[in-house]
Amino acid sequence: MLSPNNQPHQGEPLTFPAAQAALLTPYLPPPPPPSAAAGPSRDDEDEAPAGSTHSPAVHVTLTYAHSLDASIALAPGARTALSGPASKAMTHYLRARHDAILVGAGTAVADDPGLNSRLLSPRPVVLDPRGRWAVHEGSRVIRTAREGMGLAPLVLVGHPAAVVEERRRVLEAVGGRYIVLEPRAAGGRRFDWADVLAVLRREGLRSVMVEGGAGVINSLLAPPGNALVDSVIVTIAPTWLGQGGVVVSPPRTAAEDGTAAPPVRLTDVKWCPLGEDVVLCGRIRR
Ligand SMILES: NC(=O)C1=CN([C@@H]2O[C@H](COP(=O)(O)OP(=O)(O)OC[C@H]3O[C@@H](n4cnc5c(N)ncnc54)[C@H](O)[C@@H]3O)[C@@H](O)[C@H]2O)C=CC1
Ligand SMILES: Nc1nc(O)c(N)c(N[C@@H]2O[C@H](COP(=O)(O)O)[C@@H](O)[C@H]2O)n1
Repeated sequence: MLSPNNQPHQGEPLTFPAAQAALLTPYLPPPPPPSAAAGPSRDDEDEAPAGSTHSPAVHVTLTYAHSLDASIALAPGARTALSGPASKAMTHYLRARHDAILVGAGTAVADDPGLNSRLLSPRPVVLDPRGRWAVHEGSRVIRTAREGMGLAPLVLVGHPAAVVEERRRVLEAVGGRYIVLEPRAAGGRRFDWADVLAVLRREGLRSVMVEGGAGVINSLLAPPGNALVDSVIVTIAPTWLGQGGVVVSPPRTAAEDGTAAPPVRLTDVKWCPLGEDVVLCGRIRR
């Protein structure tokens, strides 16, 4: 049984073989120093982790599971299990190897996820520019934090008016909070990814695992966000979810002169079978 950084296990034991973990290592941020067990400090030196290609120094891993037809869920709002037991264990291992885990409001609303790890839990971060996520006492991420099985979320909203007082109280009672960030992208509807990473860095978070859903993934894979991605780890499940699924397919973009930009492609690619799934690791070709 593997525990990153030899931290105590949370909840039921989890097995993820060291040999498989070693295959992922080149795509992951460096392990936190043992002193990071109590959570990342907010006044760390701003030094770039090895392999980081951007500043501020936040390692970005994009990771999710999809079907053979690139769907991450059967339908909008439908929680859909794609990962088998082995790749689910990998997800918990990956979560434990990052300071933060990021999802969009659509996932928070649809899945009511725990966003913790049975190993060492990351800080959940929810992108919710318009305040769609009605977080409450019974939300899983809140219960998980209250029970000491995970960390409380940071929720990034686009305007102070998106903060509902009762939700703020619920978040803050477990140590989470709202952070207002100006949505400077997509005509004021989305955050600029560099701004999101700057917020994380200010919070002392040096690595983030971006988990989904499709809105978040497609926005991050489009330029200029994709320049900030350090590595991509995708679980491919041996199933077709069929038409009407929630699909990962970033928008086609054009260069300034109107010509089509080249498709986003991975390089430094490794394929690893994991149970009945296959895990694809790579870096975005620059
Ligand atoms: N199979 C998998 O690995 C995963 C599957 N999912 C599935 O994905 C589905 C949810 O996907 P979506 O509906 O697309 O929701 P989503 O989780 O991508 O959230 C979309 C929302 O996130 C916010 N957002 C996204 N990018 C943003 C940006 N750059 N700046 C500011 N806000 C931004 C916006 O409010 C947007 O409406 C669910 O059914 C869930 O089960 C979610 C995560 C992983
Ligand atoms: N890796 C992976 N495989 C799947 O098959 C999935 N459906 C997901 N979904 C993501 O995990 C969240 C739910 O898990 P927790 O409750 O947080 O443990 C879900 O919200 C998606 O982000 N991931």
